[in-house]
This record gives sequence, C-alpha cells and structure tokens, in this order.
Amino acid sequence: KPPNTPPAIPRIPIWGSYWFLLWGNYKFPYKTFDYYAKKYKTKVLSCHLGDYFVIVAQDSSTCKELLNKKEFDGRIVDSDYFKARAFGKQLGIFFVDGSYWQEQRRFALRHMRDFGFGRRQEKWENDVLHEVSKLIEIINTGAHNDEEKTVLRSGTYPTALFPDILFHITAGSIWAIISGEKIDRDDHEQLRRISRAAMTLQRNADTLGGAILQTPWLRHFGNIFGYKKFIEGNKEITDYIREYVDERVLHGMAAHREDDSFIDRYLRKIEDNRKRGSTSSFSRDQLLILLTDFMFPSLSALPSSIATCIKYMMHFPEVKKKVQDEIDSIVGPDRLPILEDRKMLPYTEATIRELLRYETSTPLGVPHVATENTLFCGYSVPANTIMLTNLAAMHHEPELWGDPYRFRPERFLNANGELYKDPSLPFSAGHRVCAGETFSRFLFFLIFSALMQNYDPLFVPGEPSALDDNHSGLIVTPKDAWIQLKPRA
Ligand code: HEM
Repeated sequence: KPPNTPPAIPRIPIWGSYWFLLWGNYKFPYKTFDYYAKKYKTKVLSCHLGDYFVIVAQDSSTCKELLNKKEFDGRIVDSDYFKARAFGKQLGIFFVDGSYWQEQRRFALRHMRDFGFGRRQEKWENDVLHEVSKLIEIINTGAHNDEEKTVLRSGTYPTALFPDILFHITAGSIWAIISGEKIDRDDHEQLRRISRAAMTLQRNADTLGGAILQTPWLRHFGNIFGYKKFIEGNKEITDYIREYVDERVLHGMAAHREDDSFIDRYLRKIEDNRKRGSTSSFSRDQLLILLTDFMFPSLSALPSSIATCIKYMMHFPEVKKKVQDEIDSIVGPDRLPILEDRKMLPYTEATIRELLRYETSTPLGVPHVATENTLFCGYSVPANTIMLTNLAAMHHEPELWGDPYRFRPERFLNANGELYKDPSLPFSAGHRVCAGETFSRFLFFLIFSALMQNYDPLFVPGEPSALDDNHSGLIVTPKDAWIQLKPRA
C-alpha cells in the first residue's frame, strides 16, 4: 500500500481485497469493513478493489471530514461500467465531476426548484395528495383494471404488493417535475415498468459496485455478475426518457412553450448555446442521462425505503400505535396529512429518521474520489483514491447512538418530545449531498403518514417480511412482499 495510508485489509492479485470482503459477508460485503475496523482498532481503513486504492471512513467524525473536503468531491469517471450506461461517455450527475458536474448540478437544482423539486410548492403537493387519495380509494374499493390487480388483491382485507403499489406516486411525482406532465393512475403501466427496471438495475450489483467494477473484463460473461441486467435496467429508463425528449424536440415544443417543464428549459438552454456558438456541457445526451439519474432513485430507493418503513410498523406495533395516535390527534380522520403538519408530528418524523438510520439503504453512500494528493485524518491520500463513507457503520456507532441496534424513534426527540438536530446522514452531506433529499423526505412523509392514518399493516403468511428479508445491490432494498392493509375504524 502507498506510504502513510490507513491500516489495510489483506488482498490478492487482480481482485485486491474484494474476496476478503465477500468472505466476511458474501451478500452484504460492506459489513466486513466493521470486522476489520474492530480488528485494527481504527476509524479509517484502506483496501484495494481491483486496481483501485480505497480509503473507508468508518465513523461519524471521519465521514463528516471526508464529505466536507472539496478535494474529495470527485467521482469514478473513467469506468467502462458507468460509461456503458451513458452512451460510452461521462454524462449525468452521479458519475461526473469538476466544472462539468458543478454546472449540471447547479442548473438542474436551480430550474427543477421552479417545478416543485426540493421546496414546498402548493401545486406539487396538491398533485401528490391527489395521487395518495386515489391510492387509498383504490385500496378501499379494489383493483379496477388488470394492471392494478398485479399489485392489489381483495380478501378479508385488501392486500398490496410493496414496494410496487407505491411506484405510480413516486415515479409520477418526479416525472411531473421534469416533464410537466401528470400521468393518470389508469395509464400507469409504463411508470410501473420503468420502476421495475430501476429495481433491476439497483439489485444487479452490490454496495461495492460488484465484481464488474473491480474487474471490468467480467462483463463479457453475460449476466453472471449482474452486468447485463444492470445495463438493461438503465437502458429501459433512458429509452423511456429519450422517446419523450425526442418527441418534444420534433414538435418544437421547447421553442414555443415558455415555462412548462424542466425538459423545456434544458432544451432551450441547448438551443441558446448553439445559437451563440458556445461550447458547453449542455447536450441532448447529457440531458437524457441527467434525467435518468434523477429518475432511477425516485423509482427505486424512495419506494423501497417507504415499503421498509411499513414493514417495520408490523414488527414494532408500539411504534406504529404512537405514530397513529399522533396523526389522529393532530390531523384527525377527515383529511390527509399535509407538509404543514410535519412540524406538529415529531414522533412520525422521528420514526422516518429512525428507519433511514437503522436501515441505511445506501450503506457506503456513493463513492467519492480524491482529485489531488492530500491528507485525511493524518494519513496521506494519493490522487485518484476512492473515498468511501461507511454510513451504515456510523449509523450504528455505539458512542453516537448508545443502543444502535434498537429501533427507537425516541432517540431523535428531546425530553419535551421535540425533534432536535439530526446527527444521522442517510442522504450523505457536503457538496455531493443527495440532490433528492428534500424531495424524498417530503414524499416519504406524505405517503407514509397517509398509509398509517388509514391502515394497520398486517403480515401475510409466507411472504418475505422479516426485518432482514432484503436484497443486496447498489443499494439495499426490501424483498417484494404482499402486506395486508386493514382499514382503521
Ligand atoms: C430514500 C431515498 C434516498 C436515499 C437514502 C438517497 C441517498 C443518497 C446518497 C447517500 C447519495 C450519495 C451522496 C454522496 O455522494 O456523498 C445520493 C446521491 C444522489 N441522489 Fe439520492 N437518495 C435517495 C433518493 C433520491 C431521489 C428520490 C433522488 C432524485 C429525485 C436522488 C438523487 C440523487 C442524486 C442526483 C445524487 C448524486 C448527487 C451528486 O453526485 O452530486 N436521490 N443519494
């Protein structure tokens, strides 16, 4: 290993430490970092993954230091694995860096805001509430078309497939922001299809990127290591967006309509730049992958986390009861919870925070890269080192949480039952912080609180609903499971 770098996990030629991590925990290799951190009594580890030299921050203070250092704002940009999902180029937002990333991220967040992304906007919220009330109506009255029957059954109580029953709302809410178009629940087939594609993409690797990222030549072996499915899942989402964008360009909509959607604004920006003869990072291909990068977490990470939270309510009925009592007393039964209620529902909010802490769906965040030689926690970091934040480890750090392996929303409340500063980092932090954090927290609250207000979730015998019934993947997702929704009196 390079001089003055953190204690290293053993390694073998070509693969580096990957097999040692798999050996420690084949399904969730990220968990092996905890074993070595304990063994070496360190908060910072190093290892090799394929050719990459990697440093891992294992606790709250090292994760924060890493995330706040601009020298670590880089990404893995030269990997064929990531380029294969982007027409062989460095595009999008997740896997680009430098001024290109800054320009694209700034533009996207600045303009998506106007359409309700990452801030409270009445229209966006009303549209979400409309979809949530439609979901409740359909659950109560039964599936009224064949597509709906694939996710909703009738019986003693309505029984829904999670997370799929949520796909329409989570996919539709981001699609409305980027395209300006609302897709009715009855025309949801395509949104469901691309949501499933996003789940496929997420599940066909592991939290370390999988074997293909470490040793790219394995991609020639079909789907043995999930590569084919990863690429296909991504392509399905990009194709959906491409058809829409190309149609929009063909009909010249972007040129005519002033302020309809993020896509229109972006297309106008390309056009303006072209007229001015300026070279810039704005292009049609960049738009497609940028939108894919905003779509796929909305189609997968978000509905998965909400589904996991519903599952936890079955396992922790005393928490569920407190959430329901709080919603009953503040909101009552006659209207849905709205974002304005959020500050009056601290226990509900604490439950969401506890879920995101306890079940860290992105256990290692997204890999950062050192853009230059620098120092970290007294160690030397060579340029191009991959920098990982073990968010799952910091979310279970005994010094920070006391009893990290207990599911206990109260830990986020003070003696008066009020929320206090949240030390967890499920969406990471710093310049690279999840671009969809506020959007996710809003939707999570609106959907979860409405379901809790209206139903008691109950186990369906034989369904994979245990707490550890999870899939490994780029993120951790719950196994698809049918859950009964008993209407509350
Ligand atoms: C429960 C849901 C989600 C969780 C737990 C989550 C978590 C994360 C984490 C940990 C990162 C890595 C940040 C870093 O590099 O340090 C990230 C990045 C990102 N997330 Fe999320 N995310 C979620 C949902 C979403 C949604 C719904 C969207 C889009 C609407 C989104 C868009 C992004 C983007 C674009 C990035 C890359 C930011 C960049 O590289 O500049 N995420 N997310």
